[in-house]
Amino acid sequence: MKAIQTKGISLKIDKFQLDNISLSIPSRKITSIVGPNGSGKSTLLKIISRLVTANDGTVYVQNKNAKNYKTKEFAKTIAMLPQSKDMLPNVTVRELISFGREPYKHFLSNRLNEEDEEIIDAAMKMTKTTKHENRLFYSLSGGEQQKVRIAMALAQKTDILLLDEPTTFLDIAHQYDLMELLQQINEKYNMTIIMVLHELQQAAAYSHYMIAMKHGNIIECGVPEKLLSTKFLHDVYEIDARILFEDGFPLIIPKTRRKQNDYCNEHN
Ligand SMILES: Nc1ncnc2c1ncn2[C@@H]1O[C@H](COP(=O)(O)OP(=O)(O)OP(=O)(O)O)[C@@H](O)[C@H]1O
Repeated sequence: MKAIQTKGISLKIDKFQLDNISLSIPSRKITSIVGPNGSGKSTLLKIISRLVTANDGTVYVQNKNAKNYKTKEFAKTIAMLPQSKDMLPNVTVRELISFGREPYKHFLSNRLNEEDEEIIDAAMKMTKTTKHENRLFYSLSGGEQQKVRIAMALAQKTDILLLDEPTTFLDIAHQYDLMELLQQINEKYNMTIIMVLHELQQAAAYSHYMIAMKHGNIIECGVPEKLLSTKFLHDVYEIDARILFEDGFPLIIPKTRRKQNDYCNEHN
């Protein structure tokens, strides 16, 4: 079963056009959507998660038309973490994670039951955020906040997790820490993870499948080792660069880089 399929998705926003997007995203795998700024990656993620409605086309979530899901049923199937700058609520870590249980609340009761509390505890344990549970969310560092947001999504108990640029604003150590957490979540819960990433090396290292977008179109899809090439960098990013693979990890070396001495000379 495919986690997501889109058939002929189109959306016009001012001068931007998402153009007849048809794609399949595999279940239980990690998929990265990459591409230049403004190519439509976030918009595509928002359409899949029903935050934005397309002008044309259909999104299928686990083989069912996304429009045919009831709101709670959809929230039990897909969790979406938008870019982190969009969310800084004035609540404790535990309270924030408990929002993940909203779709499971009975309409007559606003209280969390024992099972909810256990699921929240397990989400904090998985993300190693238990020690912060009584702190205010906004007082955490960027890396800690990102883990708490992932814990909230885990508490939602969905099969599919969408993330928009989860590593932005994190230093390299916290970026890898986060990618490893997502890998562990994928392996432990068989969760389908779909994320927009800018860092190609990270995307290739941690994804089973990659989708490249440009100007509102899908340019290429495939497994990272096959997708990433000099031609890919030229076609998608219009850069002239070489790619070397070391232990399956891609190293991207721009051909047009200025020599370091040029910068030194400018300052002398
Ligand atoms: N609500 C909106 N109003 C006007 N233009 C919009 C709106 N939402 C998106 N756009 C435009 O649509 C285009 C695609 O935006 P989108 O955020 O999907 O790109 P992206 O590939 O995720 O970019 P980035 O990598 O910079 O985050 C951009 O040109 C953006 O300015």
